Amino acid sequence: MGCTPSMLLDHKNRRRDSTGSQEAALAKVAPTTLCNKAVQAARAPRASLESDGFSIQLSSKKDSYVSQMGNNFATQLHIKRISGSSSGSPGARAGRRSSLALTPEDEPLVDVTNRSPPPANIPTALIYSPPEPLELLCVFPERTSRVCAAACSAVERAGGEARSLRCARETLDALRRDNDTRVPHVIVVDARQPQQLDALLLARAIRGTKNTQHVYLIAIVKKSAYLKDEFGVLAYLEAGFNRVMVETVNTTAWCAEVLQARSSAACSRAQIAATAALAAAADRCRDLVAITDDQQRILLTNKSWCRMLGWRLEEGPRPIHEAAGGEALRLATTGARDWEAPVTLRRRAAPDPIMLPCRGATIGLTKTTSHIVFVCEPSAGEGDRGRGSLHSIRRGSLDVRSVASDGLRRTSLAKLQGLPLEAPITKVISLLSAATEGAPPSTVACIERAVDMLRTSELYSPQMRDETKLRVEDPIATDLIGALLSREQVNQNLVYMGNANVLSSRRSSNDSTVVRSQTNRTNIKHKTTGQLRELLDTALSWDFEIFRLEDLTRGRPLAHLGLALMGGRFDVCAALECDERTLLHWLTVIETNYHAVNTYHNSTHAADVLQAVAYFLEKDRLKNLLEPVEAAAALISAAAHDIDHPGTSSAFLCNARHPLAILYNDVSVLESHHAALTFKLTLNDDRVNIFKNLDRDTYKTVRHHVIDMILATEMTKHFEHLAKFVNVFYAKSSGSKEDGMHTDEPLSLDTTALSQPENVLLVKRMMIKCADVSNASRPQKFAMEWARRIAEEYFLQTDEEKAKDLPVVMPMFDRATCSIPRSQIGFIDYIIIDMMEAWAAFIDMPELVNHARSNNQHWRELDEAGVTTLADVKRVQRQNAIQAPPTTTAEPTTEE
Ligand SMILES: Nc1ncnc2c1ncn2[C@@H]1O[C@@H]2COP(=O)(O)O[C@H]2[C@H]1O
Repeated sequence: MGCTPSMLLDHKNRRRDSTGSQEAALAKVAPTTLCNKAVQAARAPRASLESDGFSIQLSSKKDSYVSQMGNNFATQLHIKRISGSSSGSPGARAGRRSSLALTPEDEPLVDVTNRSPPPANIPTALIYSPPEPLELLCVFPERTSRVCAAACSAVERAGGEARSLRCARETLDALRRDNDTRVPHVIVVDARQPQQLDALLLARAIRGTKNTQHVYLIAIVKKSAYLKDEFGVLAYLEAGFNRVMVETVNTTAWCAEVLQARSSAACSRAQIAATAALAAAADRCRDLVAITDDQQRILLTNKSWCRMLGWRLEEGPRPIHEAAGGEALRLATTGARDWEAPVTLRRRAAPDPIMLPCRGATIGLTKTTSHIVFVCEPSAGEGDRGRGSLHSIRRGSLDVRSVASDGLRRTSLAKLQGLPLEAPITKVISLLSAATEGAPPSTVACIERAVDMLRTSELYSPQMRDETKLRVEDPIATDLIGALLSREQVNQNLVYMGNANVLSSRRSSNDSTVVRSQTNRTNIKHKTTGQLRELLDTALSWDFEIFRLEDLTRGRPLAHLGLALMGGRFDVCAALECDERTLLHWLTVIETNYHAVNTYHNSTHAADVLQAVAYFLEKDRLKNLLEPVEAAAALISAAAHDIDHPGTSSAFLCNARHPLAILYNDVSVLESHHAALTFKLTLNDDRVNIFKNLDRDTYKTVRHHVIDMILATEMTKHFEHLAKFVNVFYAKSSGSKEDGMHTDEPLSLDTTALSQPENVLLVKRMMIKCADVSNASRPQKFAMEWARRIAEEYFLQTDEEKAKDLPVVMPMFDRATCSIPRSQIGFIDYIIIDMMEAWAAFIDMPELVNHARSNNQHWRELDEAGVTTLADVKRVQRQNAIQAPPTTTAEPTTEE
């Protein structure tokens, strides 16, 4: 045959060692079966094998082979020519140099510094092995073995330490016991008497012990056994030995041997440490890193890769084309050493691939490629999933592709790191991401899902729960809830209506410049009849007769109730340092700017909301929480929160291209208008300016609170406000489901967060929100009348949309077909119950939920009884009124 077979054992199955370390994942392992096949195949001059995911290539061209093998360890093995005629070969020289059958021919004979030249693929700077005294462990069953004595004496001459043990058990015990402190450099095992010591078994056991990858393992065999089979060494190598040595008692030979062994062990130890350091660096970098073999099977990926593409760290080798494509892959196969090209990556959780810039390199110790490295850079809007804070801002805010030089990009980005841009949410994301370190895959997946959710800008905008069911079962409820919660109702493809003011005369003008200034009415005398006075005396009860007030005041309930509550019970005048006259003027102007023509959004609704807020403010939780000026701001917000409401929704105004929608860019159109007009009317005229005596700071505070509360009544943000409130005050509820709100367990209230002002803001928002839709939590007769009124207003909007050929925002709300009971059931089920439960527990007002539930039940009964239209509801109301004791309508009680 003439030449030594050269073998490349190529491991296809990347494995992790018992400690899960990544350097072990890089190691190539040749299992027994393959080794045996290798032995057989090696007898042929050239062969190639594939089995069990391993490939073995045998070639007759090379003198030595470099292999990575063993039980989860990586080391280099240099073998002298086993047979052959080339006397000039390095192996032949080594053969002459000592009596040892095998000599590590490439290694210096004396290397007392513990340093070996690193392989080309590991940077020299990383290879560091501190000088250590050589440690040898001999395992010889015979106590008086001369071979053992020679080895020990050689080590002592080299300034090292030698120990000897007699059996496998003692050896393994010692290794386990001394694992972190005294793992020897070299272990010599007597393999001459298999009946006394099974050397192969012991070698495997040693390799299965932690931290023994770098130990240099020598098997001592008899010369006769050694010469019997030219491939006999392979069984030892496969078991984990690095070296097979014929027995010798020559101390000099042993001295050379142990020094070389120590050098090799130190080199391998340093290389493993360096590889571990490089793997750790790859893991911590934000670029996506993948390393393949020359067949482009991915052997190693870093955490960024796994996070972004949805891979698991411990995944076995997979063809890279399963995850990647594009120019980068094409270049990887052309043999180029370095390249830069785009790569297309497929994410497991997302249908669309992403394209990233990729830098690649091929690595090879010899001319052949051993590894291909892909480094993909997450660009704008992608990646950095493991990091929060500035890292995500950095990636998200810059298009890295537009910056030509990598150096320039990194420098300019580095400046960003200094900016104080960290928001609480980014801190939370950072913390969560940090918690994935070393966490089990299921936890990592869970945390990553949470982080993905946190990264969206719509943090508090849950999708409608059980929406499909709702759609199927009740299109009316779907229509209503969809219209209330959705910001997507605007049809941008509308034909321009010509006249910007498309509102009907019913709604008059809503142009913000048109203000119904009623300051000429400022000398209103507020006289109350006995009935009105009596009624106002009950203004702080939950079954306050709001409609009676509407009647008694001839449609001007807000000024009367406002004066009674704001001027009386809550002494807003004292809080704002204004006189009662100014307050009365203010109330009058505000009330006048409500549209009496609206069936629902008129000043009676404002008075109703004011009454609810006043009622809530009387509850202990709020009484003790809010300053007088804050309570005043809450009452002001309630009174003014729907001022100048046109009786149609924001979506309608957007569709109609109304000036208010243009002014507010289709965003929070009505609420912005309500807040802005409130201040415009108030500040415009000193006689109504209830803020005129406030100092600058207090005014700013009150203004901030009023605007914030009015804006909070926007229903598209309903779940956002609710979720924030629940998360802050019910965060510890054990039964909370994913949305943080629905739980089968009772909510457990935790009000410790009230010490923070921003959380008090959540309370105020919740208060006005609940007041705004409290009609569904009022006693039945009130709830029914409000439901009739809002339905009528919805129907009018639909009529108008149809008449003006506008998109119909709530098509089901057609007076001819709509079921009012079913709309109420949907409204209570999907909007009211959850919110009222949260609020009722907070202020200790269970009747809020009780009324809502009993109203819901009542609507269900009416639905079953066939009640549908407005006329049906009115009929039921009349019947109920007949059964109820009559109420007398009072004479008008205010005069101008
Ligand atoms: N009983 C009800 N039935 C249906 N919708 C209601 C009811 N009460 C209030 N709403 C809606 O809830 C919205 C709350 O904000 P608005 O007052 O702007 O407009 C209100 C109505 O559109």
